[in-house]
Amino acid sequence: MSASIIDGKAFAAGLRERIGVLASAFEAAAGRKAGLAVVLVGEDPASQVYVRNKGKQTIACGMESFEHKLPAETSEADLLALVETLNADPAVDGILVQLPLPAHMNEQKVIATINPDKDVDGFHVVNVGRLATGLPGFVPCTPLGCVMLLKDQLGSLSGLDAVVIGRSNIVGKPMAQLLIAESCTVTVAHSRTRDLPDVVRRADIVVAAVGRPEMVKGEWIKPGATVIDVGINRVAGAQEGKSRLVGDVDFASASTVAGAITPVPGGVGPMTIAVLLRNTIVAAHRNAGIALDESAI
Ligand SMILES: NC(=O)C1=CN([C@@H]2O[C@H](COP(=O)(O)OP(=O)(O)OC[C@H]3O[C@@H](n4cnc5c(N)ncnc54)[C@H](OP(=O)(O)O)[C@@H]3O)[C@@H](O)[C@H]2O)C=CC1
Ligand SMILES: Nc1nc(=O)c2c([nH]1)NC[C@@H]1CN(c3ccc(C(=O)N[C@@H](CCC(=O)O)C(=O)O)cc3)C=[N+]21
Ligand SMILES: [Mg+2]
Repeated sequence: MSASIIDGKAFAAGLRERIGVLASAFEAAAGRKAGLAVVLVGEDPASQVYVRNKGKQTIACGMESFEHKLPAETSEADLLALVETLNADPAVDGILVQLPLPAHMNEQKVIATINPDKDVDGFHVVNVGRLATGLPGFVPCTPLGCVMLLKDQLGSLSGLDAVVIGRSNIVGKPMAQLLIAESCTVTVAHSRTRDLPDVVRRADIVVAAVGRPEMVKGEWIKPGATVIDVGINRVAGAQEGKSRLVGDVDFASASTVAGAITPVPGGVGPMTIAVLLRNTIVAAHRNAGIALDESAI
């Protein structure tokens, strides 16, 4: 048996197409473009690549991109002041502060300073609480992108057994909340889970968000299950000095057992950025008081 490959890259391109249409309609109605501000502190090369890609795709969708690059030595007070400026700027609909931040900064404090109605990452406790209670807010981009792929692949998720491996605030926990809202029976596994292979074997849906290259093996997967690989791990490539990206799932073995599986790259990663743009166009409409059928995006 061989799994179907879930093409996140193509799905994300289609999503950006729809966002582009909404962005030009927004510009016509509001008399300005929707705007996304991205703040990067420090010179981490991987983060610089992500931020550059976000900026390019924001502009390609017909929105305005405001990039703020601050040196690693920036004080926390200066970063908080920048966030306050962006909160007050009517041209800015969405604010993303790239994580991780340098060690001398308190990430929770920085996130808490973002206006929840501009928090397109969905990391502010107000948005975490809204998600947990079923109120409208902003949902973290990576888990929302995973649910979009799952519903596209499976239709209704109701009653399915789902296992989420990982319990971080940015992926695992919001992923579990979204699957509960889709009426899955959800198990959350983590580093203290006993007999992870046995837990995974029960699942119709496996979401791996661990940060350990190729940890989840094909023998752990229930035949026909849908596997969503969130992991982004850079490992040494076959050629010396070259690196390649792998997920948290051992794709070679899992793809012989699963019914469907996301690849890395080209699976969840492109969805994360497309959903960020989706959240930004939603924020723009809400903040400008312009109606939008959010369920159609
Ligand atoms: N595609 C995308 O757009 C994105 C990809 N990522 C990627 O997703 C992965 C997860 O990211 P993130 O959630 O931030 O990572 P964190 O490091 O914050 O969380 C990892 C989670 O995995 C658990 N874990 C670690 N080791 C094991 C193990 N041996 N068995 C079971 N569980 C384990 C940890 O458990 P415990 O809580 O007990 O420590 C923790 O809950 C990373 O590869 C990251 O690069 C992240 C964001 C976006
Ligand atoms: N405030 C904040 N919000 C985030 O959403 C956020 C963050 N900080 N910090 C870092 C993580 C990671 N992340 C990714 C985004 C896109 C890809 C992506 O596009 N991946 C491509 C490959 C990219 C490559 O080749 O390097 C793919 O999987 O096909 C991956 C990972 C967002 N994050
Ligand atoms: Mg983390």
